[in-house]
Amino acid sequence: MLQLQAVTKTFGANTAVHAASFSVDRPMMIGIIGSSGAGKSTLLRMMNCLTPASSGEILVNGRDITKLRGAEKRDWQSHCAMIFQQFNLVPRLDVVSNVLHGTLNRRSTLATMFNLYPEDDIIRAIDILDRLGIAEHAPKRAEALSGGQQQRVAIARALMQDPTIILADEPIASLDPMNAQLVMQALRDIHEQDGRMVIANLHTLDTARRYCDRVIGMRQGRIVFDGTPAQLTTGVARDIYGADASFSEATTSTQIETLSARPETVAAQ
Ligand SMILES: Nc1ncnc2c1ncn2[C@@H]1O[C@H](COP(=O)(O)OP(=O)(O)OP(=O)(O)O)[C@@H](O)[C@H]1O
Repeated sequence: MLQLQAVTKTFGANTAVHAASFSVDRPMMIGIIGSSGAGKSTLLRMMNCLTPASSGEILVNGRDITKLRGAEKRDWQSHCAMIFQQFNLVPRLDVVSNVLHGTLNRRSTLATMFNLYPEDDIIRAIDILDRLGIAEHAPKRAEALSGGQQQRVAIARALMQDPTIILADEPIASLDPMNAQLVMQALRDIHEQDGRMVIANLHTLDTARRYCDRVIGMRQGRIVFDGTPAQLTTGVARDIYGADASFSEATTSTQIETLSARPETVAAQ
């Protein structure tokens, strides 16, 4: 269903992503790891057409999305929702309106200007917030919520688009370990319950191992590892991060002692 063939991005003389190739034949949860500057964000942004690829193909069910323009490109972007480290919410707007922004691509300019939403969409937005365990915050301004809650609002906004793929660019990098686990579990639940594909850039190995079915490692713009969490040994991780023998996984850990059991659903929190 998703196939990257020699996807490359250059910024001037700098090759941010060099001939990245991999294919995914069923919805799964994929973690992309690598040190800062390895090309993870650029790779994700090319999949969403936020950054145009310099060369190569990104085939989705056989269609090369790097060639899309105008309405076709926007249509693909609505099927391929993006979540960012800094949430990208409208801080002064209430939570439910932020979630409803996920429907912007299919609403008229007039409806957008007057903040008019169909009742069905409002009900769906609240249902999604409920599923993520934050419906009680629906009337509050987004800026009044904690980071973990704001990221779940961003996930709710993404779900409003009913996407096939969710791309998450360092979704937990700004969160404390407890909230990081809530957000990762929410993404995992969405994958398992809805059958959506989730691809997340992650900066911690234990998170990639714990939540993902497959891990892709990038180093200096190249994919240097593509395998299961079990294959991601400390030695492999050391190669991905270009670290020496002193490399310690503890430096990339989000584990906390108090949250020993994996929460079954976010709604239970
Ligand atoms: N818009 C841009 N213009 C010029 N260079 C860029 C641009 N975006 C990224 N780069 C460069 O491309 C390379 C890869 O950056 P990218 O942000 O994709 O890495 P990353 O693995 O996501 O890093 P981080 O974990 O720090 O976000 C870096 O050398 C970066 O400086």
